[in-house]
Amino acid sequence: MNVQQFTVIGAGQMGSGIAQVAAQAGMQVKLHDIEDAMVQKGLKGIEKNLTRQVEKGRMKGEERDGILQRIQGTTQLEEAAAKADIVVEAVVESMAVKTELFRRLDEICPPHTILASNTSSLPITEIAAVTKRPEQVIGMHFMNPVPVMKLVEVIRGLATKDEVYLAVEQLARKMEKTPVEVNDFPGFVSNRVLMPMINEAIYTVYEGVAEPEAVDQVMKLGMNHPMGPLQLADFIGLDTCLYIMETLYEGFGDSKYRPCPLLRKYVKAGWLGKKTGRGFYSYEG
Ligand SMILES: CC(=O)CC(=O)SCCNC(=O)CCNC(=O)[C@H](O)C(C)(C)COP(=O)(O)OP(=O)(O)OC[C@H]1O[C@@H](n2cnc3c(N)ncnc32)[C@H](O)[C@@H]1OP(=O)(O)O
Ligand SMILES: NC(=O)C1=CN([C@@H]2O[C@H](COP(=O)(O)OP(=O)(O)OC[C@H]3O[C@@H](n4cnc5c(N)ncnc54)[C@H](OP(=O)(O)O)[C@@H]3O)[C@@H](O)[C@H]2O)C=CC1
Repeated sequence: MNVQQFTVIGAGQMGSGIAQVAAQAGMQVKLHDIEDAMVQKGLKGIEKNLTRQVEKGRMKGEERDGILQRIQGTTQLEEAAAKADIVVEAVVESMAVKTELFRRLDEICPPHTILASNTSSLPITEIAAVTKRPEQVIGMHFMNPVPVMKLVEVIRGLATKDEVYLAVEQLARKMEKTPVEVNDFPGFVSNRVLMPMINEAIYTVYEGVAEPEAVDQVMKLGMNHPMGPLQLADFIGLDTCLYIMETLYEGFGDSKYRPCPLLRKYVKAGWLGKKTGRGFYSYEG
């Protein structure tokens, strides 16, 4: 597939990272969010990342400027999607929000457009079912931080056509990522394995087994994880962690996936981790 225009919906931490790597791969990118403030924040984050590369002597200033020129921010969904060859959705991890968005994208986009979701855990088949093109809907799950992490989990829905899978696999390689194929089950592979570990780490704090710093030190020094599970939870976003645990809990109907009450409490308090300045750690100031 020759992608001329790559559209990203949602300019949060994942959407902005996906827009950056798509533009670095030479594609024209539209970055959409409902709030202009979020679009501007996303664009600023991309500029900061690229400027760091220039300062480190890994990229020329003109190259950075070229990448930035290829990314256009917008709050108009029609403008973002009307000429897209592929749309990658990276909005909040909510089935209701994603299905409403896919319904609209299906109406706006040309017939050839592939509709991909960066969902962490939600069933691709269910998202695809609200469109008239379920064979062109697929999961393209990037990891955070997108410019650094090599993996893209590629998830086939029940109806996804082979040629769509192959096009997305090729696109991931063009973006200098390594695609890994998985089937459509709650949490796929990445979050079915990662998130119960994070949830269990939260239980150890909830039950008073250890302080967050101690839990993280155990996993960093003892298991060589680059970040401890609580630092990682703050980095991912505690709202996203809770949504993923709920998807696993509901999807498998197994009590081993019940979200820790402390995780619920923090999310209710608005302590969503790094993005709101407070989670298991404080990021203010
Ligand atoms: C929830 C889901 O659905 C799926 C997920 O994504 S789960 C989360 C998956 N991600 C992880 O597990 C990340 C675990 N953490 C790590 O790998 C590392 O801590 C890290 C790569 C984030 C940072 O690495 P570090 O060595 O601790 O810090 P640091 O030296 O500052 O950064 C290493 C490099 O990453 C870059 N980097 C760090 N954070 C970045 C960000 N947010 N955006 C862009 N680049 C970033 C730095 O610029 C640096 O680049 P260079 O080596 O080229 O200079
Ligand atoms: N965080 C992570 O580590 C990872 C997350 N993911 C997945 O990526 C997706 C996004 O996560 P993340 O980037 O962390 O979340 P963020 O909260 O950082 O960003 C989500 C963005 O989407 C915007 N948004 C919400 N609804 C809409 C809509 N209908 N149309 C356009 N924009 C909308 C939000 O705006 P506003 O704030 O105004 O609501 C916000 O700017 C989720 O599905 C998540 O599960 C996947 C891999 C890793």
